[in-house]
Amino acid sequence: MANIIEVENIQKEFNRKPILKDVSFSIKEGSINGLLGPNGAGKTTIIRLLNGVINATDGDMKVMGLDPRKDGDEIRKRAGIVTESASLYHDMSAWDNLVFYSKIYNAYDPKRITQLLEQFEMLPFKDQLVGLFSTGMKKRISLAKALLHKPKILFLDEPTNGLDPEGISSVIHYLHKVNEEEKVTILICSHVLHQLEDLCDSYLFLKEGRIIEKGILRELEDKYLTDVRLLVETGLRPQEGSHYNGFAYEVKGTNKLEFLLDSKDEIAPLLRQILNDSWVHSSVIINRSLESIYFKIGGIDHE
Ligand SMILES: Nc1ncnc2c1ncn2[C@@H]1O[C@H](COP(=O)(O)OP(=O)(O)OP(=O)(O)O)[C@@H](O)[C@H]1O
Repeated sequence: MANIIEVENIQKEFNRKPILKDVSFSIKEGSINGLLGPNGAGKTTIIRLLNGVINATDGDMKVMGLDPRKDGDEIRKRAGIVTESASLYHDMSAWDNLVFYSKIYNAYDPKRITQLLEQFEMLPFKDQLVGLFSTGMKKRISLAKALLHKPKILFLDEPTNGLDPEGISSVIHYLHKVNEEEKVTILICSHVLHQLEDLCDSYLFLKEGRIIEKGILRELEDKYLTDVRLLVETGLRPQEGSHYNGFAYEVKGTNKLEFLLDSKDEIAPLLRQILNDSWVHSSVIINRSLESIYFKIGGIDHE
């Protein structure tokens, strides 16, 4: 897969204050990428630079082979953006909003609007006022709006903010769908890590204006999560203090033991041993989350 975005040694200052420091990364065409970092890390600034809305102080960028410094207009024509402020007209219907924006993008096509409304399961609500929609429905219309002109890249700034868990999983479902059906490359900024765990192919971790780590989840897990915490639901009642056949554990409530293992290789022998002595209803690794990795990378132990 070719790179659709290439960023090399970007510096950005605002009022002589360095905000982005030597930022380099690349993004593969057709992939879903998470740009993760706390508030103020510089995520939105990166999106604005990539779209040519602001210029870098130093460094080079290529977006779809174009230079955002010179070709911002062309990049914005070929990219879709969803920001936190949905900028939909509340006193207009979903249909009229999409017609209005498609005319602005010079991409008016009623078939495309119908197709997007169908894709986001909003066709039955097309004539209702956007102001009456739930936050989740508004997000779906914002996504449809950003896709009207069939962009090659979709930039999403905190797409799940303000949504309840159901709304979050529905947005994630639609993003998977859009990525597959429209072959659009996606870059999502977020500070809420666990929501992106099942969505992204690769991650960029940004802290105080620097990329402190990048990669796919499996590589990052192998690098940062050396120990494994395994929560086992079992009838086992070990007699010996804090070890069971050499495996360290803690009691975590009725029928729940948390084992601390040196590696995943120890899981099978441990479970075999327990099954010899008792029943097992479930076992789950509890520290292999994006959040755990993030805290390890940032050097902060949250456990
Ligand atoms: N136009 C501007 N002028 C001056 N400072 C700015 C400007 N835009 C952003 N900043 C500063 O740059 C830093 C990074 O901001 P940015 O919005 O990129 O962070 P972020 O990671 O997107 O944060 P959040 O999660 O809060 O949206 C912040 O300290 C912010 O105050």
